[in-house]
Amino acid sequence: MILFSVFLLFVVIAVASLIYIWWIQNFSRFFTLLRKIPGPPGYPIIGNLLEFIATPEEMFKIDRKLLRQYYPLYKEWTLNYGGVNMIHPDDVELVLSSSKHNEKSMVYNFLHSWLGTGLLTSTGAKWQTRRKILTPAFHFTILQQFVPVFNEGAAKLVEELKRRCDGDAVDVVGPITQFTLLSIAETSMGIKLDDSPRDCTDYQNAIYTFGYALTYRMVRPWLYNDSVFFNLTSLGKFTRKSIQTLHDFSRRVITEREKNFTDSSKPNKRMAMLDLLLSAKHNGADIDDDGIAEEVDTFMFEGHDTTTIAITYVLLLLANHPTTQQEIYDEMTAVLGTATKTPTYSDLKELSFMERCLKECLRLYPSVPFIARRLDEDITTSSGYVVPKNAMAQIHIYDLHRNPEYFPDPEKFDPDRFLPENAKNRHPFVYLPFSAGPRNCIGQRFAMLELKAALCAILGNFVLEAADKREDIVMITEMVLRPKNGVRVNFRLRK
Ligand code: HEM
Repeated sequence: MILFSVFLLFVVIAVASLIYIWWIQNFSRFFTLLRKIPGPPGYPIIGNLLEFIATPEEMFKIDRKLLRQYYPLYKEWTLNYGGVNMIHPDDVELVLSSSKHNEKSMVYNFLHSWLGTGLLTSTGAKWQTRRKILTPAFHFTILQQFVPVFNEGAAKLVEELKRRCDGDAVDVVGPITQFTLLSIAETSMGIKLDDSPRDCTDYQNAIYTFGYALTYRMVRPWLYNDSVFFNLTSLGKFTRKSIQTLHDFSRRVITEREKNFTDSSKPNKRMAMLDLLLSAKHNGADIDDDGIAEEVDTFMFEGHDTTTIAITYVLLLLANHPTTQQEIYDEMTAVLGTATKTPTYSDLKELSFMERCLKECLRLYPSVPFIARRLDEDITTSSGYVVPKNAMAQIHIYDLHRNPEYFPDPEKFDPDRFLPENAKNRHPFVYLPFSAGPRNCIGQRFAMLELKAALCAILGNFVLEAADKREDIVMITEMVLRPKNGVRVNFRLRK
């Protein structure tokens, strides 16, 4: 009898919810405005859901197809959620340049079980306070001190590649992940991780599981809520285990640093990220242990997965463009004296051709291919559509960077696009590997230095030869532009 009553209650709630959704889809202002925007038509109640239920690899292709078909904008919706996908720089500017649309869209809610509401996912006053506390950790005087750490890590990376370069081509993702993880831990967290590949591999695999689950849930609304259905599924159980691995890792980092931390903060002394947070806590700022933990999780992730992806595609491109590779090597020889010399901060700043190549790599393969906001007020797009308040605005950086109007022959790898004379009149919102506006990437200068230091060490020691061609790489929809099967490169020792 009780079971029957519960079942009946469940049916009543489900029917009432469906009627409510049907009503808002047909009569609310939100959906009336959204309906006018072009896009795949969808079905009542479920909207475009069926279109997107696919493997991460297929999802990546579907997005590209729809963005081409409906350029410059298309809508998508399901149940009571709806939003637009945009790739025109004028529309992107409307969203990113305004501090009004600072809140991330609901897709980022899936990150909360891992990252809490750290800098990437937080909003409002909390985000503002945290950004203010953390900005000094990326001042150039701090970044300067990181260069020897990057160099030391890059030298270890070279040793690892030397061990492997006699045999088959190397999938670069593993060794690079180890380099970026050790680098973020030592620079921003102030701890030297034991450089056992096992630890890094566990952390990396936990992120892959989490990333897969996030993509899977994005298109399955019945799995949106953590505590109701998702946790009961086997993927939910795996994901919880992965989160535990990720949290164990970051808690170890904090404990380790706290052991050696003495708050010597003087008014103008600059500190690296974790010390800044510990000092803020000791001095009574609005941050506690949980707050510190969510920032450590955020920076461990953002500070290594993005740069791993960037270096991975840089190696792919240079292996496939031997002439450009040689030109970078020549520039290194000119700036450093000999290409094997360890670079200083000012050497890295001087490597302007290398920088143009890195920018072009980040155009073709932006580590973060897509970002999203919740609109805080209506916007009118460049094509004249009104996108209503509360809609999700999904910005596809990957496709923005391939707009032939701004980047002719967009698939061509051409570092000269970033010569000052070629870049100076370009739309300010068409090249956004680090996003733009108030919520741009706090770590962008850190990232460029790390990329350059890694490249100096690698090109100083090896000639890269293509094992994978660009067209062999299978990309998937995920938090970052992850290559499904890695990226293989042949490393030949320089004579
Ligand atoms: C090539 C490397 C990198 C790329 C392409 C990149 C890209 C981005 C992008 C596109 C965003 C905006 C995300 C959004 O709006 O949802 C972002 C935000 C962020 N990035 Fe990076 N990033 C890189 C490296 C780093 C590094 C090295 C760190 C830390 C050391 C870092 C920390 C962050 C943080 C904390 C945010 C959130 C900022 C905020 O909302 O205030 N990133 N990054």
